[in-house]
Amino acid sequence: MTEILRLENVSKSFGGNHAVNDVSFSLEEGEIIGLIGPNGAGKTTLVNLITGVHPLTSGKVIFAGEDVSKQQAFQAARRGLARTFQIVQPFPNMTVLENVAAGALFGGGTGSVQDALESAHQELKFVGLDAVADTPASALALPNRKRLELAKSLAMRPKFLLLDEVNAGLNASEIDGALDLIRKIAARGVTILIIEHLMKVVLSISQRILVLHHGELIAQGDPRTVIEDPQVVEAYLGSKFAARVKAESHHV
Ligand SMILES: Nc1ncnc2c1ncn2[C@@H]1O[C@H](COP(=O)(O)OP(=O)(O)OP(=O)(O)O)[C@@H](O)[C@H]1O
Repeated sequence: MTEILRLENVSKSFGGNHAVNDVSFSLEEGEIIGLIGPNGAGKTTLVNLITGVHPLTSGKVIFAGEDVSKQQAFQAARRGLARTFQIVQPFPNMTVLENVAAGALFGGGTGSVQDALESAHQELKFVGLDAVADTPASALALPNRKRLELAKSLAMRPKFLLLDEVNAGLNASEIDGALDLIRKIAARGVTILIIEHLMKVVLSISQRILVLHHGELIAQGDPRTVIEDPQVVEAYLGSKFAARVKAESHHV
């Protein structure tokens, strides 16, 4: 296995608030990792640090062997670090195809507009949206807007994809469809870090889970071990919930 991302003692303070505090971990190529923690634990801040949205207060981010601690967001995208946002915001007046092509151009993975359109076509097929390629993005319902968001990220040819609550607002069968798609993306060799509040979903998709609490990484490891960790139960799950999830997870 090849290491793709390493965080070394990463911290971020906003004034006196330690949003992320001395976090270190390492991720392997092609892994699916769940990032969980209570509201305000620092999950989104951590993603913002990895993708160059916020400067680090201290520590190091190493991506594909390169120190990227001082990168800006556009440089992260060009290096193959892509992300989706909690709130999906396509360009409403552009077609579905044009939205994805814009992603390809932003990511810098393609040279010409023609190449970007070609790559957009491929990704729309991959996510199952080729039939609506010429539809204005504003006409899509939420599940398809989320697929569009994934196609846009994929058109940037990411090595690493950060998914921020891609399942929020979806029903059970739509979530199943989204998870199948996420597994297909990982099978392409893309490493995926997924922020997700639904425990059943995290447990069914993640090979490994990282748990943040008050900005600190309090546990990491395989899902079954992590949900039984007393610190995680105390901080996040509550003992009744942990027992229920444990019972249910044998059927996932
Ligand atoms: N731009 C900012 N300026 C000041 N404080 C911030 C900023 N962004 C985040 N914080 C603070 O950092 C802490 C961590 O917030 P963050 O949004 O990263 O948590 P989270 O785990 O993603 O929460 P949620 O699950 O609610 O999205 C919170 O105390 C938050 O108020």
